[in-house]
Amino acid sequence: MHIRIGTRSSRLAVWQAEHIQTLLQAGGLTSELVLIDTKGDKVLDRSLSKIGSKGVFTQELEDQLRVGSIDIAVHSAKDMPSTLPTGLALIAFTEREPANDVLISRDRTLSLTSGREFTVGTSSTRRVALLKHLCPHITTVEMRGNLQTRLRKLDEGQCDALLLAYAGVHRMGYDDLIVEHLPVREFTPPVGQGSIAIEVADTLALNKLNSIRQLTNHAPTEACLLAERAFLARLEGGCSIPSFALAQWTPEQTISLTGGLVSLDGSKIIRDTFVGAPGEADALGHALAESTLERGGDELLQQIRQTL
Ligand SMILES: NCc1[nH]cc(CCC(=O)O)c1CC(=O)O
Repeated sequence: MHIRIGTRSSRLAVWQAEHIQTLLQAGGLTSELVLIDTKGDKVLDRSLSKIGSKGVFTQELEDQLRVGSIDIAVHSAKDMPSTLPTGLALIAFTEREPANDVLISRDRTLSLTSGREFTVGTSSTRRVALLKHLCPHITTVEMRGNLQTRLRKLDEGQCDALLLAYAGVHRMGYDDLIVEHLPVREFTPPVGQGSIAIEVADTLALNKLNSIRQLTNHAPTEACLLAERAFLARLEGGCSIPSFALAQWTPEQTISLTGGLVSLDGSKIIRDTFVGAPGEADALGHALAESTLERGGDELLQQIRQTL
């Protein structure tokens, strides 16, 4: 069986696609990479919230899935909208890396908790809002582009540090630039961070789908991501909304889902934790979303949508 794998052409995207290739190869499947550029890769002079978050990193890949020129598309799970266009589905989630964010800098003495003032480059509304909430002494600088571009901007002095997902930094081999790991309890990651998702069109042959899923899907991660994505779907939020959620397995084999919303100026944060059985991941995500909306999230979302 031969699988055509569609991927964006950034180094991180290619690393992730090659990781999927390795998993498929272990099961005797051959594969090839098809590199496809998306709007999110091409338009670098505007923030994601202004381009419109829906599908900016996925649309072109989905077009190829539909016409069958690729079998699967590989994405960072966190780049995937909570609801996919009709005819498309996520069929597998790889085992998650640690989901936390990290502070990256050439200056090893920097720390967000030290109270010292410095600038942090990020383009994520969640990271900006959480920094305002937790570290009001920090100034943020708008910073888009792939990991390599951001590191170059850091070295050019456009900011003192970057805030990035550990998973991406680790995959690119930049671990030695990590000066601080942020605790997920306070600096909760966005839905899906750290896992790689496989997307297919419903026209894909079932035997192919089953083989791919069997070789790449990690069941505990999948249950966690289903809970997180159900939360996001109920909030009708894409990655431009400063929402956050992380589901974790407990020693009792249940899922603990923590998440919520933060206002853009960081003045207000809503956060809650729900625990449930892995088979009830969907209901868990909905319960967290309902409680978030009831406790002021509804109003907060309206404010956020007006501002963005
Ligand atoms: N927004 C881009 C993006 N999409 C996925 C990752 C990291 C890898 C992952 O979360 O799996 C990153 C970079 C970052 O936010 O630091």
